[in-house]
Order: sequence, then C-alpha cells, then structure tokens
Amino acid sequence: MRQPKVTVLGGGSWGTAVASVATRNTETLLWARDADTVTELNERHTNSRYLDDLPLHPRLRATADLQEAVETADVLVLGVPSHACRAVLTEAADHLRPWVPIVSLVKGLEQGTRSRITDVVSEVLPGHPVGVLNGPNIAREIVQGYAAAATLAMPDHHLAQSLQRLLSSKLYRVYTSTDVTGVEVAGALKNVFAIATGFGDGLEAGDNTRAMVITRSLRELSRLGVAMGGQERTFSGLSGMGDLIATCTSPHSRNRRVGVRLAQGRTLEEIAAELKQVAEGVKSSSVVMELADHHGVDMRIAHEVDAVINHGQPVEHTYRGLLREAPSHEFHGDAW
Ligand SMILES: NC(=O)C1=CN([C@@H]2O[C@H](COP(=O)(O)OP(=O)(O)OC[C@H]3O[C@@H](n4cnc5c(N)ncnc54)[C@H](O)[C@@H]3O)[C@@H](O)[C@H]2O)C=CC1
Ligand SMILES: O=C(CO)COP(=O)(O)O
Repeated sequence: MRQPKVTVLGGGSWGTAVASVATRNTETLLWARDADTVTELNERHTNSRYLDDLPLHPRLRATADLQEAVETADVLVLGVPSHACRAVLTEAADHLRPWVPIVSLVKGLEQGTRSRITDVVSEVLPGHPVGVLNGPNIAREIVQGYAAAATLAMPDHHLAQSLQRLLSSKLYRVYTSTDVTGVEVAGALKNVFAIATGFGDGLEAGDNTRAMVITRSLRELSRLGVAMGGQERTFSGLSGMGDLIATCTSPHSRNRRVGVRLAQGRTLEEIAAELKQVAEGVKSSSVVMELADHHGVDMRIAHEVDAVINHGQPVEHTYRGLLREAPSHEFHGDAW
C-alpha cells in the first residue's frame, strides 16, 4: 500500500526538522515562502538560515508553491509561527482535500482571539481531524540525530497511532495521547516560563533559583492548563515538565535567551534583531494573562513576565517583587 504523503508548512527551524524526520518514513514536501530557502533545501539539502550547515534528509523536497504543497498532501503538518497560522491556513483551504488530518507543531496562542492553534485550524478547516505534536524538541538537536521524544495528541487514538509512525524515527520517539488541550496549552505556556527562567539566569541568580522557577512554573502552568480542560497528568509529561526542562535550560532556546538578554538590559527590539527567529513567549505573555483572568487562575510568575515584556517593568523589580511574597502550602492555594 502507498504511504501517505506528508506536507509540512513552514521552512523555519522546526518545520524543516520535522520534515526531515518524516522523509525517512514517507514522501515529504516542505513549503517555505522564501524562494532562496527552497532552492537551498532542494540543491544542498541544508537550511542554513535556521540550521547552519546541518545535513537534512537528501530525499526531502521543498516548494514555494502553496497550492502544490497542499493539494498533494495526505497529512498536513503546520509549522509556521502562531501569528501566521490563520492566514496560511486560509490560503491553503481551497487546495486541501477533505478529511486530510492536520498536525500542529505550533507552541503559541492566537493573539486577539486567545485561541489555541488547533481551534484556529478547526475554524478555518472544519471537518479535518486535528492534533498537536509537542515535546522537548530543540530543532537542531533533532536534525543532529540526538535522541528525543514528543507527544502526538489527537482525539482519535487510532489516527494518532498511524501518524505516529510517519512522524517518528528510532531516535525521535513519538508517544501518543488524546489530551489535545493539555499538550497544546503546555507547549504554549512553557515559553513564557522560559523567559522567566532567563531573567534569573541573566541576573546570574544560580542553579537553585533556576530549579525553583522551573518547578513553580510547572505548578502555574498546570493550574491554568487544568482550568482550560487539560488533564493534570499531561503536565508532568513530555509536553509539560519535559519541555520546561529543555526550554528553561537550553542555551539554544530563543525564549530563554529573550529573558537573559532583557535581564542584561537589552531592549526587545535589539533582542529580536539578534535572534532573527520566533520566540513565541513574547507574544503569548499577554494572551496567557488574559486566559488566567478569564479562568480565574492566579499566575504570579507569568504576570511578572507580562509586566516586563508589555509594561516596561525592569527585571530586577520582578525578581525582588516575587521574593517579597510569602510562600504558602506547596500544593494548595494560589501563591507562586
Ligand atoms: N525551533 C524549535 O526548536 C521548535 C519550535 N517549535 C514551534 O514551531 C513553530 C515554528 O517555529 P520555528 O520553526 O522554530 O520558527 P523560525 O523562526 O525558525 O521559522 C519561522 C518560519 O515561518 C515562516 N513564516 C513566518 N511568517 C510567515 C508567514 N506569514 N507566512 C509563511 N511563513 C511564515 C518564516 O519564513 C520561517 O520560515 C513555533 O510555534 C515554535 O514555537 C516547536 C518545537 C521546537
Ligand atoms: O520549543 C522548543 C523546544 O522544545 C524551542 O524553544 P524556543 O522556541 O525557546 O527555542
């Protein structure tokens, strides 16, 4: 039987990495809007703007033609940043065959609507089964072939199992789940907490501080995630604790780096110019606070990140402000 063809939308670091993994299993096409990236991917099998000279799977093919990419897809993987999802999906809608499953790689929330990206997918492309693939996955490490794992969450477990085979490799272990909400919320929220961890690192606060911020962030993340309909246990899994560990400690994390640089006195504009890549936590920081208000969840750490990013609060004030608050029972109550 013919293997389903995979199309990945988004020629940045993560779309490229996932497309390269999928190419091992099946015919895979990567859509990138930048023509030079497409030429380089097809001719040199690299994507140097995002992944230096790391070799990609030689059979991976790229195109800048969205129609070609979408109309041949049996499985569509969404790998553009959250702010571009609705526009790209709307353009893709006319070309996608009915019932093609869609997997989001996006770790962000839509500004304005506060929607999860799988909800945006269902709105723009009703009737398509939709899920999310999240986990501690620094793109360059996956391309380098270091062992890693992620969770593919879909409401239909059988469909998740068949897509699991297409998107995994021996070294990239994809587990399944039916908790789409939990996995997706965890992936978006951890970026905000990685910025908070970066604050501590930028202030050279030490390893204990980092562990405190990560652990208390997990508690905050879980409380909002459960209020939004996620399952508690999901947050101690790969997309929750796992991704917090990776993003809050990796020197490759862009969100953590935003926090470090802000603590060192750089402006967001300077940091964006240096990164040249998306750090979803910057935009998510205000959305998370809107969701926290909506669901009545007190989120002190996320609140401080929002204050720095969106309201010009100096990082030192944030740090001292958090420490002034008395700790409560570790697992009961709203204190951070
Ligand atoms: N890089 C990583 O290690 C991981 C990233 N993610 C998530 O994957 C998503 C994509 O991130 P990355 O690939 O890392 O970002 P990136 O910054 O490396 O690349 C973004 C890509 O999207 C394209 N793009 C931006 N706006 C567009 C638009 N309006 N239309 C079409 N294309 C557009 C850019 O040209 C670029 O190719 C994000 O939500 C991120 O949080 C998830 C796991 C790992
Ligand atoms: O999601 C990621 C790792 O799992 C990538 O994190 P950054 O976007 O902070 O680089």
